[in-house]
Amino acid sequence: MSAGRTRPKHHARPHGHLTTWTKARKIARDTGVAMPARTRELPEALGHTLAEPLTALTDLPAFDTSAMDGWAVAGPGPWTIHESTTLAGQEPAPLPDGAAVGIATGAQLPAGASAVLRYEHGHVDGSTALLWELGTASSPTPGRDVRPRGQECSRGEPLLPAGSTVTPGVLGLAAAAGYDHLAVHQRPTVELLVLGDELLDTGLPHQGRVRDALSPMLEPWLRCATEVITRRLVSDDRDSLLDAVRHSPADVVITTGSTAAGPVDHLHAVLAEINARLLVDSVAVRPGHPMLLAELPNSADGRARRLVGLPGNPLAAVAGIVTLAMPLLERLSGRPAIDFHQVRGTTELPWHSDNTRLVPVRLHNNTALPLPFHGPAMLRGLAAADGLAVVPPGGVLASATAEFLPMPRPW
Ligand SMILES: Nc1nc2c(c(=O)[nH]1)N[C@H]1C(S)=C(S)[C@@H](COP(=O)(O)OP(=O)(O)OC[C@H]3O[C@@H](n4cnc5c(N)ncnc54)[C@H](O)[C@@H]3O)O[C@H]1N2
Ligand code: MOO
Repeated sequence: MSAGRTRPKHHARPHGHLTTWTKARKIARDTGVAMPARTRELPEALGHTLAEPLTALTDLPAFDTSAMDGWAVAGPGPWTIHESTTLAGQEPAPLPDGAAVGIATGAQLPAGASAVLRYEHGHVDGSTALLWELGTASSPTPGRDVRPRGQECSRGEPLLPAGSTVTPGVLGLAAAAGYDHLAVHQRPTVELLVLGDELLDTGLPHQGRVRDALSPMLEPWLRCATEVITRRLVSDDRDSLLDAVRHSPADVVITTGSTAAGPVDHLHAVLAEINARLLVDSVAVRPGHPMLLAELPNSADGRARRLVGLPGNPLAAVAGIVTLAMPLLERLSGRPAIDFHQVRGTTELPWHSDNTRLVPVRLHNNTALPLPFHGPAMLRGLAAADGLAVVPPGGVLASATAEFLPMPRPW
């Protein structure tokens, strides 16, 4: 709604049928299929989802490798010392029985070497130029301080299943295992339409106008599961919204505000006018119950398009992100559904008699501390939170657990 409104009358709109929170998430996830796979260079694959299992292209290590700085030794000691030192990145000459050669951590073990003697465990007798092991008469057992070829994996071995998110760790493993490119699912394009003539992009609230708190928060979250994200401020008139929704090229349009029945809440009327199909129209969740999900008519080039309508109250919009937007975006980008883990409240978690409550909580030792300032228009609790506790209708007993929903993260 905007400040200085001239239209006094609210148009009455009966609420749609309330969908339960669990069902709403399922509908959002089930409304799409994973987008096709594309090959991307390693850095560009970050945050995407593997479209194929990651299979080792090589043994790891690819050759027997020294795990320590010291000498590669062949057979029992003492050993005659060879002049040279084998460094990482060099192909070493074979080592005859009874000989030792200096070796660096990570260097390929010479053929014939049976173990590595660490520098601190060896002593070179200056008069005989023989290498002895310090403190014990016995020689290092074969294989000591050697990383044998294939210790971590053999060529062809599956390392990660399809559907894994490409994290920095996955990029490192893929590079070690010989990959230059990865096959990952394409991610959907998103357009964020921010509605409300009362919104300011900078400065202090004044004369009934407030700062846009949603764009700075939603854009980074949406980027976690999307390819391109554009943002537009749309003024509170029906035709502007109609035009923006009708012509958006994005796979997923996300609107903020205008979900309720206020004088300038045109979203339902616009969706009806373009023959959108409402899949979810209000959810039994607090905050955020006016959230909605719709299938839009296909784009001009035949692509399916969806719209998620987030309520304008900021914490209610966050509820819409975790309930409808993320399950849809995760499905389209090929990510598996997130696994909830259970947390116990340190005190009674706030609850609602008929609706699921989403409560900002901070976690400590797997217990959830509900944070104050969790009203629908407030962000103070959320900003200090690790995520949201999902409190079912009627609440949970003090001794029982509730599901914990982490906030979206890039990987
Ligand atoms: N008669 C009724 N009124 C309302 C109901 C209802 O059931 N009956 N539901 C309430 C609930 S719950 C919510 S949530 C809001 C949803 O409202 P809208 O989605 O139509 O959003 P607006 O009216 O445009 O704005 C609501 C509120 O949020 C502020 N807002 C909007 N966008 C932003 C933004 N980007 N950054 C910061 N704040 C934003 C806006 O200024 C309003 O204060 O409706 C209730 N009313
Ligand atoms: O969705 Mo509303 O109050 O529950 O902000």
